[in-house]
Amino acid sequence: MNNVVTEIPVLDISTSRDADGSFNSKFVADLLDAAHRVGFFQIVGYASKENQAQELLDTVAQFFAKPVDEKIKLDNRNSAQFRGYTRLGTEITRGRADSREQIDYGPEREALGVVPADKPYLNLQGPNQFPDDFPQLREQAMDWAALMHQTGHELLSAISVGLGLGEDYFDEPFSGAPAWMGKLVHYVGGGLVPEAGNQGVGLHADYGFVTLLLQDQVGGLQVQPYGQEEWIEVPPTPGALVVNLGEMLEVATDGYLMATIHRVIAPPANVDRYSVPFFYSPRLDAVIDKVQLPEHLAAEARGVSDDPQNPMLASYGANVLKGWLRAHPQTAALHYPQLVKNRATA
Ligand SMILES: O=C(O)CCC(=O)C(=O)O
Ligand SMILES: [Fe+2]
Repeated sequence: MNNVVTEIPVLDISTSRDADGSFNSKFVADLLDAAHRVGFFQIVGYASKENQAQELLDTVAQFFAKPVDEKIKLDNRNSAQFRGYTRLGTEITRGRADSREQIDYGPEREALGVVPADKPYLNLQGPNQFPDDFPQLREQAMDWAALMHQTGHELLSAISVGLGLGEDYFDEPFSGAPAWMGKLVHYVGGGLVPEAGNQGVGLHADYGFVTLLLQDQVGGLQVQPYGQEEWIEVPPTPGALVVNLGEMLEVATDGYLMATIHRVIAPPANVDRYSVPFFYSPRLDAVIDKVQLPEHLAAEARGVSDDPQNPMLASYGANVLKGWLRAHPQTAALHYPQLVKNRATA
């Protein structure tokens, strides 16, 4: 009984709770259905300030319009946290260059200095790189992250209730120093990155729990729901956020929820696409145990994806470091030479 999914559901998160503060049962049921069947949905009705999303996209576009000499001052090769600017064509997905440049950022914290050899991912804690002479980028990106963090928490709480768990079930791994990640992304088309072909970003799953993505009106994001060949478009929808689930939820639910595969097709020549993904993620040292699902849900668990190119790890820090090392080989070689060597010989 494998019905082909052809549409991405849309949910109104302003209806998530009843007047007494408890979760609304229809919202939770719709959310769980979208999360299980598709692993992707859009939400409207989230609590942004007026024009906040458009202002952020405009600011991101203004930043990327600066000369490369300016942007490269924030070079992520100078960051053991993979924070800062990645030049066009240097990020790699599935062995191929992507047609995008970006700024990666996260919680602004001091780097830890010496970390235990068996926990190299603790090096991912550290400072951001934003331009001091264009302060609105940092301000708007950090404000956006705070809003997405709240929204991600609300969604994960509702998902927990849908799974028959307490609303605060996943709060512990997010307590203390949760390691959320944000990206400011600019896609280019028209063969500006010849080796990328039409790959905006290659097919992949996200690493954390819940991804909340702001996309502009250009389009190109495509999704491949579990067990189907067909790719479906996520239509740009004014006022909406795209939400998808990451590998931590797939591991925790034994594949009742899946980290759905997605990709972006590069825009046509002379068209720029901007997006701002936010990855709602736990502490770097969090290890996510499998949850005890109610029987009727456990019966529909599909197991964890068994992709030799992408083993899924229950340690969040190990899982996310695996991704960084693969996607940013130059930064990896500079800051994690031993791990790069071990991966090559593994
Ligand atoms: O830009 C997009 O639409 C999606 C980006 C994405 O999937 C990612 O960065 O993980
Ligand atoms: Fe993604």
